[in-house]
Amino acid sequence: MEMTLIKVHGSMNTFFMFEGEERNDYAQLAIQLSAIDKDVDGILVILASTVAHAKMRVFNNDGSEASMCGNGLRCVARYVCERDNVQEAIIETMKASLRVKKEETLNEGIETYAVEISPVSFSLSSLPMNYLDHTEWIQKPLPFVSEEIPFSAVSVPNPHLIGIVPKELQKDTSHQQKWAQQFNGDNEYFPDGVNVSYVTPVEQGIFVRTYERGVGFTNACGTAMTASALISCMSGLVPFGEVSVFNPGGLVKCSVSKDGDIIQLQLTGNATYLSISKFEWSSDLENSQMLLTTELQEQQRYEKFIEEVTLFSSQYV
Ligand SMILES: N[C@@H](CCC[C@H](N)C(=O)O)C(=O)O
Repeated sequence: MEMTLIKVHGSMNTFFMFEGEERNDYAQLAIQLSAIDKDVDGILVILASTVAHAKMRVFNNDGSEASMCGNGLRCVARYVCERDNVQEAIIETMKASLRVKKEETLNEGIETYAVEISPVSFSLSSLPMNYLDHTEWIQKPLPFVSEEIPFSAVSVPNPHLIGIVPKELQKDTSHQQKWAQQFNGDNEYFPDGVNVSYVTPVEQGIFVRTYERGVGFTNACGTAMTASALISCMSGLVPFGEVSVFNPGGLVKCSVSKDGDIIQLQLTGNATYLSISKFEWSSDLENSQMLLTTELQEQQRYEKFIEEVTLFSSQYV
């Protein structure tokens, strides 16, 4: 079957995106495409929806399907807004229909979109996370990991474990890698795995590095950055409102508000198109191939932006 794939990124979290129909073999396609192109972290499938402008499904590069993807949703938002010639849209995802909109550019020539991140839950059953008879885990060390790092567990709605760490543990990624690999293998605490982020305050906001479930270390994870901004506000690291979140792939802005139990989160950042390819998809990898790829010119402008913003985070990249 011949398909048109757009290679896209949000904060250098990179995907193949395409319009498709409901099928049950997209997991296999995600595995194939990440074997063909090692840069990609997964695939974004844009489907027709009966309740929204479109529906998004996201598959990690190991083939697992995730309930949400913040960086990916910005790229889908751009596709749908341009396709339907609208400035705002609703996109159905696995657990919620979310508002997305075109935003003022983060930097000259960078397509910028804002997406709602919801629903948010601190209930351990929503991740799921099993730890003795606890029902929530917010800003407390997990004794089996470290007595010093305060960790929080939150779903948005995909599962996140967030630790606020000193500079040393941000620079040397081996501690994060060890625990993230453990929690994403056969383990008693996270039966479905978990995205693990380490957060450190920087001059103008926070820096977040994420080990993603189903992928490994990525340049950025949009839901993780938004969840990290929430935890950073709740712990007093930064004020509520708009938080600048630096990551190895660039910078996003997360807006965070909390009124009692009512939490509102929005993620704003780039939605960059890298190339468009014709792809022949067959059920076996040997017969699947990229037929023709046309490179686009947007990445140069994104790289210029990164050069400027990473001044605040270069020590960790
Ligand atoms: N990169 C994404 C999240 C993708 C899914 C995640 N790995 C999971 O399995 O939950 C983002 O930008 O949010």
